Amino acid sequence: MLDSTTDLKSMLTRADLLCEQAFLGGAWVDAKSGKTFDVVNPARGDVIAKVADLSREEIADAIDAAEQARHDWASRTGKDRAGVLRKWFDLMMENQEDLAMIMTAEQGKPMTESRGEVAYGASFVEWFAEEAKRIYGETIPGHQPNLRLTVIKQPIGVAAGITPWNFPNAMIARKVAPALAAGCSFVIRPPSLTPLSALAMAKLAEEAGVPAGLFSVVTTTSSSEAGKEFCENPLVRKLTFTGSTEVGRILLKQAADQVMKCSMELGGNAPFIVFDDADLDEAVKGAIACKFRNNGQTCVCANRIYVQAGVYDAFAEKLKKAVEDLHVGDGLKDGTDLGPLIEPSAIDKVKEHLKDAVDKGATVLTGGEEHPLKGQFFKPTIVTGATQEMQVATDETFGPFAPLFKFEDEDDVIAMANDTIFGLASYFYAKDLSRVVKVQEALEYGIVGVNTGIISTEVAPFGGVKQSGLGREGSRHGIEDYMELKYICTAV
Ligand SMILES: NC(=O)C1=CN([C@@H]2O[C@H](COP(=O)(O)OP(=O)(O)OC[C@H]3O[C@@H](n4cnc5c(N)ncnc54)[C@H](OP(=O)(O)O)[C@@H]3O)[C@@H](O)[C@H]2O)C=CC1
Ligand SMILES: O=C(O)[C@H](O)CS(=O)(=O)O
Repeated sequence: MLDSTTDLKSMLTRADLLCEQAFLGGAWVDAKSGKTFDVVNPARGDVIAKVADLSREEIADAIDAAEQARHDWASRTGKDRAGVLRKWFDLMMENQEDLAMIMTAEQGKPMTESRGEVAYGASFVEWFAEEAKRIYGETIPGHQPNLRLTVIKQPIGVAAGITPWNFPNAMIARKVAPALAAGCSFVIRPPSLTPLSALAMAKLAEEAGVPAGLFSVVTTTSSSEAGKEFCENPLVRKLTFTGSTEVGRILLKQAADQVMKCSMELGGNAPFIVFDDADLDEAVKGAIACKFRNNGQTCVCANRIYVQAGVYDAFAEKLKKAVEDLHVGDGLKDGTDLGPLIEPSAIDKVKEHLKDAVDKGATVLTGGEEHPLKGQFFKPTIVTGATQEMQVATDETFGPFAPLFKFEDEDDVIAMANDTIFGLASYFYAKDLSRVVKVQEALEYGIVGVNTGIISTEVAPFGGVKQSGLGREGSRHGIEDYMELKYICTAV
């Protein structure tokens, strides 16, 4: 059981991975003001660490250090940079259990998911280590006989990132790894709710030989000040953010003054469609994985479940049975499927969507109330009779609430699925080949899962269309955002 910092430390094989100082310019530092902030275990409500609360000036110091460090790093060969990243990957995997325990203690997700996330985060480091050696340019046939045209790719410079609490490791790895592979330096501001995973990753990056100043972790409670410094400091040339669309808009406006390159991985409102020719057991498995991973606190998780009329009742019954088998509890305990929600306001949002749905005619099939464990635990919930007029049709719940919408016709469900400002992930289950091709092309989303509820992998481009964001992370495309093209026209 976890009671205090000392207890978490005593559970780790490497207690030094539980860091409370910030990692700034290659040094582990307290805030100059001496201020700290509490990191709270959401399953128990106890303080597990007191982390340095840096000021805007200290964030500027980290940016200066990143500017100093980047030139030498960029001049090294891709193979050399790849070697350092590969070592970082190896260290993350060697320390997977400790990193997972730190993550569960600060974020609440079950240990099985935390182990999975550490491996997922590390996979981006491994992938981009390999890509560091493959930053190819191109030659273009000249438009005059004496001209030779070439295009080279160069690192953009200092990159800065802001990440959310729902994936405390992978969201950072997915940004930092391509940046370092490209030859950039990086300053990350992790969320104040879950800074410990970021600091543990920095400890291992340092051991892997990432040069001083190249990668800093600036912990602070003032996310808006960090955002302003990242956008207003002329040394920063690239901003990457994962979080809500609302904050993404603020950052894009702030970044406009410096015409800074931005990547935004923002909110979703994923439709999950079950057609009448679907394998219902597979669809239920997919819905459980997709809706309840991380307790529904995932921007690619199913927010609206559309089921065709002919299979609606059968699907609802099977889903109910599967949901009632999910075990809610402390993520550090064996057998837990769903941990706590991240903070009290997250419970409020689930309750708000539930009340709105019931007020507008939905029926609770299972759950629908706080879990007997109280605190930030909520029973996984299904409602039937959901409609497009309900709040959940337009707004991401980010919690364990599964609304079932009934539909009759393929064109209608495509129209309903696309009727949103968001366009991150979408899913559907069907067997008929022409239906599969038609629907996958008609869904206005950056990602479509066909007969699967899990689409995340380092080898594929992750990102959204419409107000779900800009740019792609992972895959061979993920490194492009950290580089500039230079066209060279040589007369001979
Ligand atoms: N795409 C995704 O993966 C995510 C989507 N969301 C969506 O957003 C909703 C709200 O979640 P929430 O965590 O509040 O998301 P936010 O967008 O508010 O937070 C994400 C990150 O941005 C930081 N942040 C907040 N305000 C600013 C600002 N003005 N300038 C710079 N950084 C800022 C936060 O820091 P701090 O919290 O320390 O202030 C956090 O690190 C969720 O319910 C979900 O719908 C949320 C998280 C991830
Ligand atoms: O990689 C993932 O699965 C997601 O990025 C997690 S989230 O950003 O969709 O929440």
